[in-house]
Amino acid sequence: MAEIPDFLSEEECRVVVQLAQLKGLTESQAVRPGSQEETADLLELTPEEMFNLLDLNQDGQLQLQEVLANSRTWDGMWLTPESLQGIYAGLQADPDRSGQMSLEEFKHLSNRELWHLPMQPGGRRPQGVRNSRHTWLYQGEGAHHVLRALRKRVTRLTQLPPLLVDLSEPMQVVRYEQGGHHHSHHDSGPFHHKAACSHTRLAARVSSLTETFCRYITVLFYLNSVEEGRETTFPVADNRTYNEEALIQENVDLLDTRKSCDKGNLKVKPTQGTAIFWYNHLSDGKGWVGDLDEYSLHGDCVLTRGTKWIANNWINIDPDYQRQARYQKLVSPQREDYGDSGERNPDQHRGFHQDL
Ligand SMILES: O=C(O)CCC(=O)C(=O)O
Ligand SMILES: [Fe+2]
Repeated sequence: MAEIPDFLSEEECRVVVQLAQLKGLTESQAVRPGSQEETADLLELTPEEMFNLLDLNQDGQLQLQEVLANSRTWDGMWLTPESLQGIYAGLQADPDRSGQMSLEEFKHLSNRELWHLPMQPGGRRPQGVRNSRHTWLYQGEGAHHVLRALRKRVTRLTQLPPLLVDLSEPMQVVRYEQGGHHHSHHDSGPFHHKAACSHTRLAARVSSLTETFCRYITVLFYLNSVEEGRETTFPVADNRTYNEEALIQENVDLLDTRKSCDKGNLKVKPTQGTAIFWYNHLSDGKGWVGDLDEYSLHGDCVLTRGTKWIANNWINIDPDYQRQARYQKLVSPQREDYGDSGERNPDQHRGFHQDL
């Protein structure tokens, strides 16, 4: 992670906030009831297989934290040990109240019940993964000069070909009100050959069951300064090893930024005009984008007072080089100043990845 003070002037921060307000912000929470169930149907897993996948420590029992760990990949829902216990009670999923489920107990739950866990009677409606409002600001030709200037600055900062930056998502501007938070997450999805990247899916004609944002780099701008707390937290930055199980333990849930922000390894205090940037992926060793970097896990601590404004610029790159190339060929304007960056051999991209 790199921190760049004064990446934006005070005036530019004000303009971005005003443009976002002019456009209007919408609730960021995206709970889509039913979406998990769809995934379950498509995956065609037997209860045994599913149990086995959830049983991270392979002790033949599902502890609360194992179910919690898995639920963190569900769209927009956020379970806590307390809400999960309430749900178990409603479903009579854990008759002996041991806090864990055996395979037998697990098999008694139907797929539907399982994927609708958070909506079960007894469970209070879970809080969201994030509690904020956001909007998107286009930065291409014809956009406000401040937005265009920022895109150019991001290109210089990341040292990527301009075309890659220009074809990425628009700027996302986010406002957190008092009580707002964003639990720890990865901005990019784990990439595996069956998943498609949202940005290349159509152009590259990928038919795939799962789709993920492929966000190679995050550049995050702090648009205002906030008093103590409300940092961006990187809970496992610089850990020697990444241990998924250790993230959620009985008493500490490192992913829960409402409860465990003080335990994060690295915290960045929002200062107006500062930008931070980091890679969400590792290099594949051949100069192209590789696997998700688990250490890029981050979140936003709960805001106890005031308002926090940030903006994200994500640089989208498909880890599948051919798909990215096909996408660029189809959508890029034929312009001299872009050169041939879409058709180069991946080997020529050696050096994309800087050491931060
Ligand atoms: O607000 C923050 O500090 C982090 C925001 C974030 O991670 C995101 O919007 O993806
Ligand atoms: Fe994020």
